[in-house]
Amino acid sequence: MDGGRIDYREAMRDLTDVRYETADHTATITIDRPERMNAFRGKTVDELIHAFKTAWSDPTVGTIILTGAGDRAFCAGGDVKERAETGGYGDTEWGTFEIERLHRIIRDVPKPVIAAVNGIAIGGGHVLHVLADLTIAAPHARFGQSGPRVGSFDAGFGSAYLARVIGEKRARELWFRCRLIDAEQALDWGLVNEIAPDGELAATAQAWADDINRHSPTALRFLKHSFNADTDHLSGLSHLAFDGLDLYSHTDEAGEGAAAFAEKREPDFRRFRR
Ligand SMILES: CC(C)(COP(=O)(O)OP(=O)(O)OC[C@H]1O[C@@H](n2cnc3c(N)ncnc32)[C@H](O)[C@@H]1OP(=O)(O)O)[C@@H](O)C(=O)NCCC(=O)NCCSC(=O)CCC(=O)c1ccccc1C(=O)O
Repeated sequence: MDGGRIDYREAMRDLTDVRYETADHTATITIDRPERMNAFRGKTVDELIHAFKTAWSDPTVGTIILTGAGDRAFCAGGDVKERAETGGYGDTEWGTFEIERLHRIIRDVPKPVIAAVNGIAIGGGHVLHVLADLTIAAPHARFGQSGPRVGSFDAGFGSAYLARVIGEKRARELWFRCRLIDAEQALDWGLVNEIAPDGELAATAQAWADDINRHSPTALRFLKHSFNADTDHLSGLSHLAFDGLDLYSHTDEAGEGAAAFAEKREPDFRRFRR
């Protein structure tokens, strides 16, 4: 049996890193840190979780759009500068960095999630769009993983599920080479569903949401969870991967990646080769 409801409206009023808006039966969640290319810190992740949970429990919302502020970046992943300065992702509501919980909520929320990729989607930011049910890209959007360059990895959904979406060779290419691909190539690889006309990303994402919102929410809920069921075993792999990442993030090797980015130089990983 469901319990009572905690009122999150207070928390939703105090958002600093994320914007939450509803219109036309669609919740739009915008990562709002353009000065850091919408990179997320711990607080950003907390706020994204609140926003997704709010959309989940709002019966007037049928579809959720996730996007980034401005037109340079959708999300540049974890805040590497914060990590270089403090060794972590800053203060959080529960004292823990809840990125794995965010990944789960994007998959579990029983409403379609559309990533509207308005610029660069890289690192943990790229993983967010991969986990979304659908991706619409701006023509100038670019996509890729950067973990091995900056001392990070997502060896769970970010690699295994990515391989399911675009194929093993292409997923390995994105992770091993750490080079960005453009929107046309992403479309060709099946990494995005459509490239919106220039300047029409939000309208195109909303048009897709309007299509979805005309349909049976229960049918959509079953379909989403049915699509997920086949890859849900990757949750176990993700737990292991995040345990490993937690250990790795405290090593000199990971520190070299973050420090090199913050100092605007090439990382030198040679001394860590075994
Ligand atoms: C995004 C770039 C390719 C853009 O390049 P460019 O257009 O040349 O602009 P820049 O001048 O480089 O950047 C402009 C401005 O933004 C700042 N910035 C960019 N990205 C970040 C960032 N990630 N963190 C903080 N700040 C950022 C940049 O420093 C500039 O600021 P100035 O003050 O003007 O100098 C390029 O910027 C780039 O490659 N960025 C780094 C991308 C990256 O490597 N992201 C992190 C990947 S690792 C990650 O995301 C792991 C985090 C994570 O998700 C996680 C953590 C813990 C457990 C699990 C996970 C998990 O993976 O899920």
